[in-house]
Amino acid sequence: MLRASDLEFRYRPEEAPYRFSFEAAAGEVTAISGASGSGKSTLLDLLAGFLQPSRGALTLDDTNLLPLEPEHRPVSLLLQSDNLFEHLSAVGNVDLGMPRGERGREKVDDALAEVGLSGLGGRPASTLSGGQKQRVALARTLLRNRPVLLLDEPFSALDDETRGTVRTLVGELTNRHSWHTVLVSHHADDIAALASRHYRIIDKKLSEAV
Ligand SMILES: Nc1ncnc2c1ncn2[C@@H]1O[C@H](COP(=O)(O)OP(=O)(O)OP(=O)(O)O)[C@@H](O)[C@H]1O
Repeated sequence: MLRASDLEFRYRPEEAPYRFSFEAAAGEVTAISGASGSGKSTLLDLLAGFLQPSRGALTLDDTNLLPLEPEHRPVSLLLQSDNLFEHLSAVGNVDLGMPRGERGREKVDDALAEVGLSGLGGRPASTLSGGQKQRVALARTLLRNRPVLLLDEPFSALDDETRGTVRTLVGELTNRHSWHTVLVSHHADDIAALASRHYRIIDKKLSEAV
């Protein structure tokens, strides 16, 4: 279980703090929604370690995540777009996900096959469609093997059909690899299709939506 307990943060001393508490289970997608400016990116930045809370707790099972630098957190982040190095091939982008000693073409090809991109590994990322790029980023996440996946509006740049297939893939990978997937989305249909739990940010706190 990924668990935040009263994770407190403020950008300026004079403002009221965010105080985030929530749970995200393994193998499930947990959705976070909220109005523009309500603090969704702030929450993801706290989970990823780009921001440090002034108090509270953040644990993954028995591990305290707060002392860990972003690169040492068991966390991958997938944004709306710009997740890849455009000049590198799909294989090159996926390969970057693995620690140096463990790199290998066979693992990369397996990961690309799992996201439905067999045969496209040699293509420069700049020549791939939006949906294909998100699949490459998911293949890289597979090889990083980090159990927390943070998704910030990952389907927003995709057309409706592609959106559906990439969304289904995220659900399948989360389930198969027991990821704790945290999905920030404005879209009720994405949340309804994927999420087991849904929190809304209201007044700087998370409330579970029913
Ligand atoms: N570095 C910063 N310094 C000061 N205030 C900030 C900083 N980053 C964000 N904020 C403010 O904190 C609030 C929450 O911002 P955040 O980006 O987390 O919202 P959001 O819900 O992700 O918004 P959106 O849906 O528009 O992306 C906003 O009022 C924003 O202006």
